[in-house]
Amino acid sequence: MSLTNTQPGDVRPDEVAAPVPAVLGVHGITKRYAPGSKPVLEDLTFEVQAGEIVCIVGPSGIGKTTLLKSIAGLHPVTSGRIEIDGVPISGPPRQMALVFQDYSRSLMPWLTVPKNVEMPLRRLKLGKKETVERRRAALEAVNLADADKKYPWQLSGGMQQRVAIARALAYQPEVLIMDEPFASVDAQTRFDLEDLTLSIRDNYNMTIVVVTHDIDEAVYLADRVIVLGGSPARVQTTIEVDLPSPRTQVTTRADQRFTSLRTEVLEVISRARPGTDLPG
Ligand SMILES: Nc1ncnc2c1ncn2[C@@H]1O[C@H](COP(=O)(O)OP(=O)(O)OP(=O)(O)O)[C@@H](O)[C@H]1O
Repeated sequence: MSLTNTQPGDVRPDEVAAPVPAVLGVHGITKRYAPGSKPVLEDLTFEVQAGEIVCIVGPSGIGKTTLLKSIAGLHPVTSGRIEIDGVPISGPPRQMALVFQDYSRSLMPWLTVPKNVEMPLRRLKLGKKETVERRRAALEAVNLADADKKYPWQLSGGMQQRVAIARALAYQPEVLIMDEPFASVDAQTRFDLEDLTLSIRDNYNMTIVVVTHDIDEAVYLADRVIVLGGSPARVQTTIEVDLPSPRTQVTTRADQRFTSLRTEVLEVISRARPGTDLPG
């Protein structure tokens, strides 16, 4: 005999689906570089859902790179935890790939473009056929299918950064982390690479976290902009970017809402310098 008075169609408690964890969860992290020193980050919390692009902005020196390095497992946090798919990380997570600003230092000059793209695949111990296929598809995705005999130093800066992006793509990460990825290229190339980033998210449903100093870039790329502020740094504000998709450099940047969002982000950043915690 049932003790509960359930009706047909009722959902029993044991049938309620468990909530799906965020792809990336940053839970109350604090980071000190030396024991007893003032923390750079304190009690910092946010989540990123599958297929989201989140841009992280904040005043210079606030701790953006420190946060990305923590997420990438490149250094341990002092307290709190970082999770991928609900599982705490304890080093560089397998599901993650990184793209840094300085492509000239991240690409190996003595390796051809295809060999550079293949490099991180060694960690996955794939067969030759899959390695070649992933490399081919990644180079095609960044429009460098015909660069297969070239070395990085024979390419322009924008092309080299596309090789770095192809290398990350070939790895097929769940989460792509980008630290000031387009800061060293000219304005037109920057626009092209921003559009490439949007197409990667759309085509691969990849979760992407970008640190940028460029407020317009943050608004153009992001579903959400997270503004860090204060000292130690915390999340000051999260701004939802409700611009329509697909976005294009001409129409999106001309949209009145784009202008208001960039003004909103700028205002928060100018109030978020170290030592100026915002109320609420
Ligand atoms: N390895 C380290 N050891 C000690 N302190 C560090 C280290 N790396 C960064 N810091 C300090 O942490 C603080 C935040 O630096 P971080 O590079 O994360 O800021 P940022 O927001 O990325 O800066 P920027 O916008 O100028 O690139 C700075 O005060 C910096 O001096």
